Amino acid sequence: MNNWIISGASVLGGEPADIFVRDGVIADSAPDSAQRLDATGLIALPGLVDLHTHLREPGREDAETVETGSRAAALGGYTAVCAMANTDPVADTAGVVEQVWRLGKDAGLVDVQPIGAVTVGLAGERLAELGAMATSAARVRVFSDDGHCVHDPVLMRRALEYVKAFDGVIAQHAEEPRLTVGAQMNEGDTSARLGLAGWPAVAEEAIIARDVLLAGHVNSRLHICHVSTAGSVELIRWAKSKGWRVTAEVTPHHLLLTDDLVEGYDPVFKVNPPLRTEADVLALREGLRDGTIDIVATDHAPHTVEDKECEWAYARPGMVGLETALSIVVEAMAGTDRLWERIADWMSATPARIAGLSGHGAGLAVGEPANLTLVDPAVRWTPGPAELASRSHNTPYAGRELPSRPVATFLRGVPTVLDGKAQK
Ligand SMILES: NC(=O)N[C@@H](CC(=O)O)C(=O)O
Ligand SMILES: [Zn+2]
Ligand SMILES: [Zn+2]
Repeated sequence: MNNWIISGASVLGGEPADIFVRDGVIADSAPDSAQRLDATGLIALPGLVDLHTHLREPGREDAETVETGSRAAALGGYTAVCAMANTDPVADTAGVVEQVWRLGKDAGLVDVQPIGAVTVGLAGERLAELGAMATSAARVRVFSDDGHCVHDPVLMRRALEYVKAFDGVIAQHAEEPRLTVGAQMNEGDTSARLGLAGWPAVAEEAIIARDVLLAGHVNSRLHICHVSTAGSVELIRWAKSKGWRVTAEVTPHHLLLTDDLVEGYDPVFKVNPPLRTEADVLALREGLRDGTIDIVATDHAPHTVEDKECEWAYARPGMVGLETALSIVVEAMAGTDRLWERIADWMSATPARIAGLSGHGAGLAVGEPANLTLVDPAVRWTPGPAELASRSHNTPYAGRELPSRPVATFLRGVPTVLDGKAQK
């Protein structure tokens, strides 16, 4: 099953070539018995890697499971996802991260790498067992209280210091909680007009400023989740100019959507951090192009109909994103020089490096595991509930025509998606 000759694909958008897979590894030839796939007109990319996915298991299997989220990921071109820790129970012990890791293996559609919580129960009061999670079978390297900000500076400092022992990284959800009490959307002209409590840019920027200083001070690795403002991009640019070990992600939705979409009060547009302004969107795109922002991560945040399709103020924040991420990046970053090569960096090589995932993101070089996806660059498609494999349907792109789509994905040479269909 895992010997393949994939013919005529344009590798990273370059000249058409044949890709040979032998025993699940990229090779320079394949046995005669290998299966053939005509990939003429398709773009071959290394399998995508998502550093920020909410899979909801354990605890909210009605919104998503490791298996349904893995299927959505494979259909989106992913071969690895990092599962956020805000589950129920929280992934704050070796036991829970090993459970998630095993569920990922059982599903067998993508590599599921658990993220561990920074603090016990995400409560922000005392450090979780970071070392025990790091040495568990799940080999956790990324720690995050995502959904919550690690807002105590002393705890944040200790977490940054602690993870240095195993080259870990703290992924911060940058939100000063005192500045966002009751917040419903971006603070600005639209929130003033709608009379909704605002989530100001400074709530994000104040934490980023503090944390890049802390990371520099203790010489440790900080990753900033879902950067959403122009001011945040400036701060990260400054931190990098100092040589501090800071990386940052932007979501597809923050690269495309703006806060005026809130005017219809459709909670599908409610998300944390909130959709911002056109000026922020342009600064995020520029930050991604110039390398200030390292990667695109989905922040795939599935929610049930009960939690999402209600009054704006009561709706949970978050959007699903695994199956549309590549399309949205193609749309938002159109016009970028050598776009497919950049996408391979933003969505595969660099997130794999940040997360310490071996076997992913290494490109399509001979000797590497055959983790890859084939994208139809010319197709246009419209996501609808029936179209998406995620158990939740809170996509902001329903009914919107999108460019490009992965049509086949291989995990170590085994197809997880063929002809646009999940193989299990
Ligand atoms: N992004 C969101 O709006 N929601 C996320 C939490 C988070 O990423 O902060 C969730 O878990 O639903
Ligand atoms: Zn978050
Ligand atoms: Zn998140």
